[in-house]
Amino acid sequence: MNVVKTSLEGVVIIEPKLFKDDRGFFLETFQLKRYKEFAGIELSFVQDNYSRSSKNVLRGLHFQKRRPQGKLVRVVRGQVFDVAVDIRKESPTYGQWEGVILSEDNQRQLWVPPGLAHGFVVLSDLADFEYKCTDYYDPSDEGCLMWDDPSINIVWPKGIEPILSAKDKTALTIDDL
Ligand SMILES: Cc1cn([C@H]2C[C@H](O)[C@@H](COP(=O)(O)OP(=O)(O)O[C@H]3O[C@@H](C)C(=O)[C@@H](O)[C@H]3O)O2)c(=O)[nH]c1=O
Repeated sequence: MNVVKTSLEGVVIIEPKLFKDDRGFFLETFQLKRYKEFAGIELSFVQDNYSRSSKNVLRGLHFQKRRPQGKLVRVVRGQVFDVAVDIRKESPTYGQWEGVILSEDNQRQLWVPPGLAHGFVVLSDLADFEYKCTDYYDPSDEGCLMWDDPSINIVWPKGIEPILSAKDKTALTIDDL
């Protein structure tokens, strides 16, 4: 597998080794020892999530305040633009963002350590999104950062018309978090 550093401290893109043959392909989507050694993932995962979304659905940008979740995210079907925003106040890259295309074709994964906000927009007709979390979901602890906060200025793919949940429509700016 290949691990690519990003501009955000601790956020890495993981490119698992893909084995193709006449039948199709095979890959390991997580392996404790290797993901620890090469991607720096020291924490244990306690929850796996799976969501399906149609084109232009934008989920995020989400985080938990008291019990932040690290997330190892991937796309099983379709294509998304996946985004992490550094909202760790003590971080040298506070307020900065990183975006990456994750798709069934590139089989890339993004490791988003605890403390960042995370979200994605769907670029294909349908996207199946799967991720492992290092802490349990707690709706009372959840925070939402505005996907289009002007002070963060995420450059989303051109032409998207985001479909948001009611919760994500009332998200806060980074200054108001
Ligand atoms: C995230 C989550 C949701 N749910 C429930 C609550 C709600 O009724 C329904 C849909 O929840 P949401 O609208 O929050 O789902 P969604 O917008 O997909 O939330 C997710 O977005 C991405 C970007 C993330 O990074 C995730 O951590 C998570 O916040 O599923 C759980 O039961 N467990 C969970 O872990």
